[in-house]
Amino acid sequence: MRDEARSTAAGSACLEIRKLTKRFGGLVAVNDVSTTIERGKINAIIGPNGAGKTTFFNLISGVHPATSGQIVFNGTDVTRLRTDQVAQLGVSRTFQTTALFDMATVLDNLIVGHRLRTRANLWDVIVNSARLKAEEKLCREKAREALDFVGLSHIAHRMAGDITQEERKRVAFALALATDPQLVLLDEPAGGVNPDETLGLAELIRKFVRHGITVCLIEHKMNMIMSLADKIMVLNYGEKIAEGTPAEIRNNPAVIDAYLGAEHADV
Ligand SMILES: Nc1ncnc2c1ncn2[C@@H]1O[C@H](COP(=O)(O)OP(=O)(O)OP(=O)(O)O)[C@@H](O)[C@H]1O
Repeated sequence: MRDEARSTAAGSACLEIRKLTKRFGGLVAVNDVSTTIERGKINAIIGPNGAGKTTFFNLISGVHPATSGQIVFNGTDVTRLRTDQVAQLGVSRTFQTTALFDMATVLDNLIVGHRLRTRANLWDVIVNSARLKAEEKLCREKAREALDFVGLSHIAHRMAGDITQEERKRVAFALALATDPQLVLLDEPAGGVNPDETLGLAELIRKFVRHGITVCLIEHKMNMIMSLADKIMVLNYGEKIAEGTPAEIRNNPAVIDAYLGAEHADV
């Protein structure tokens, strides 16, 4: 964990989004959204399918360039940065579907995830350099540490193709730790897992925050969001229609109309 993450006051802006817009041809996927991701909190984004939630994550993490607007991370303008540059600064993410090498062990998947962040090159591999050996050792240690953090040490040597959906989600969390993030963006972290497992994943998300990592998550499971989030932003057709505490969002007529009253809500 980074020192800055620990030393900066909880509740201050970790990420500031100013009038962010993304157009895909004629479609406005994110429309003039301004918000703040608060440091040391669990920030949630909800809304109907196609509301622009994943696109919002793609803009923050540099997958798509914004059409207009600004993204400021810890006071630095990151609007035009590439994904690797944003990751380097301390923003990592998980995806709705966790892509793993199914024929490799869970631990090896984690080691590969960590290796992508190291500096050894082909020359180091050919001569089996000291740098390569040192990095391999460090990656193995960090991978084991990440597995322990997410509670998967007991399946380190199982093939990734044989693990459950909930375990895949935990591996995704462990991969997100590889860049030593200050902010993690979790896209449907409890998608496809049962209610008991959802509780376990919620507890893991709280653990991230206790360790100084700010969380922003997209989720359709309303029970989970309402008990987990400190703050919720609601998107609908790319626009922010509400923002507030779970109690405020639950009672907001526009949100009930656009989302909570619909069949999307898993309450
Ligand atoms: N790369 C793309 N090119 C064109 N249109 C896109 C692209 N990505 C997303 N869109 C469109 O932008 C809109 C918002 O999509 P997005 O995936 O961000 O919504 P979402 O709220 O995450 O939905 P879900 O809850 O189903 O994941 C949709 O109409 C989608 O079809």
